Amino acid sequence: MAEKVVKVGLLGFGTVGTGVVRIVQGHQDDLVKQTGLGIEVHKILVKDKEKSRSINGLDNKITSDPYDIINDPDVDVIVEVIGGIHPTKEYILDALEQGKHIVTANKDLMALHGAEILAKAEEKGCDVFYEASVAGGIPILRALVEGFSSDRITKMMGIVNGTTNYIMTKMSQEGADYADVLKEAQALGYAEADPTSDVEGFDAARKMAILTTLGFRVPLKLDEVDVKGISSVSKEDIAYGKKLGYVIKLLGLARRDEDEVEVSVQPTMVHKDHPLASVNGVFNAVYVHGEAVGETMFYGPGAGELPTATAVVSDLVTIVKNMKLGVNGRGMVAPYKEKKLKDDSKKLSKYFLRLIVADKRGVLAQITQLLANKNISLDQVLQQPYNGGQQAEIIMVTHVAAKSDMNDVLLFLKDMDFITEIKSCYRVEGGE
Ligand SMILES: NC(=O)C1=CN([C@@H]2O[C@H](COP(=O)(O)OP(=O)(O)OC[C@H]3O[C@@H](n4cnc5c(N)ncnc54)[C@H](OP(=O)(O)O)[C@@H]3O)[C@@H](O)[C@H]2O)C=CC1
Ligand SMILES: N[C@@H](CC=O)C(=O)O
Ligand code: NA
Repeated sequence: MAEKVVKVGLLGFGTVGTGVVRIVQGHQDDLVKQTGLGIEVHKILVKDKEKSRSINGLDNKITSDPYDIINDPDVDVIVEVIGGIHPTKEYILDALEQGKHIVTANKDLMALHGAEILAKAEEKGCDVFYEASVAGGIPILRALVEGFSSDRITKMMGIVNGTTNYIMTKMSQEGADYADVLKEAQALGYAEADPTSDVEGFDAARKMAILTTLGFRVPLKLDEVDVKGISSVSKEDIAYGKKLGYVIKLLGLARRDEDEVEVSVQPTMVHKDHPLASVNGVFNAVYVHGEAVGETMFYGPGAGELPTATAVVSDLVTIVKNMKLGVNGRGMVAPYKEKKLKDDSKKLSKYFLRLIVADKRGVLAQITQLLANKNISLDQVLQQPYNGGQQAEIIMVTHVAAKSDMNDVLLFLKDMDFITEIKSCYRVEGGE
């Protein structure tokens, strides 16, 4: 029997909220053994009280008045699983004002307003944990903050959006078009009716902003992440990538060199031998390189009722353990490193380039000369007839180049009369 019961105010009873109730109820014995305290979902906030719920017997706990929970002196911890910025931000700040600890799964809120929320928590001596906000059930934030606290992380790469990874995987495995796979993903409920946030990379950017702030301990802002989505990735890019040994993934990259950082989300050619290349379907993975530890990778479900709820309830357990020890509000480390962002001349990577050119003598030589002028050399080249042989399609993978140099080359190429079209240009990872 637990000596005391910690009372939770659950804001939101949708996919994740339902999972939280199931885990708190179903794993109660284990939770008590680990914390010495019981955990009870005391009240639940919903928007529509009339909606039927998949868990019965909780009607007396359900309310549609947030302040019935936020102002309840019996509630120790607020679990926010509503989503969005407003009114959740106000609910969380008001709950902190009342001295309540917070667990949230809300990446939008934490990526945009995390600093303000954490500052308020520090002022009030409260805990705020948000493990579910990045890569759902994978305990990656805990790994960065605790597991790697003794190391200096130099690089993180994440497949942190399940919807786009599903689309890229299907396009790659079936040679299908982007638009057809997107429709199928929507029918299966993986992609939303308005898929913009996922397919244009904004969801992944929010997660990379959170990973960077925690992993590099720098106060990164969301608009400092370079973002490009997958809507322009063609099945031809995927097929040529495959021929040269690569798969395309929507990849988040956070890299630190000599205390300067770069953070981006973009479709990237990942070499087939890199561990991230085999992360398929809706699965997520985060690759972390530390100066001391070397290479590590975390893999698992990035969403879903129970996987996401495990992350939420584990945060809850941490708060309950802190309550028992009387150390709430002391476990968080605010970003303490100065942020220096790299300019494009320091962003280094290999590139994949696909061009349609006039099929004339000397064209390839002129292209390689343009690249050489910017110190860019080639790793692989493939040439195919295009448009019945009237033109040629040239696909190349460069050696490592600066982003500024590659941008200059693209500008030069645009002006060349022998270039019909620059079809695509992608960053390349792995295959060294
Ligand atoms: N679903 C997933 O797999 C994952 C979700 N997350 C994050 O978890 C959070 C919740 O997601 P999810 O469970 O999928 O969302 P759902 O849409 O399934 O559930 C949202 C819940 O919030 C309630 N709600 C919505 N607006 C209000 C409001 N203004 N006032 C009171 N209650 C409100 C809804 O009430 P009602 O039931 O009455 O409509 C519903 O119960 C989001 O931040 C999301 O990004 C993170 C990782 C994975
Ligand atoms: N839309 C997200 C869900 C979790 O955050 C995804 O596709 O990964
Ligand atoms: Na997580």
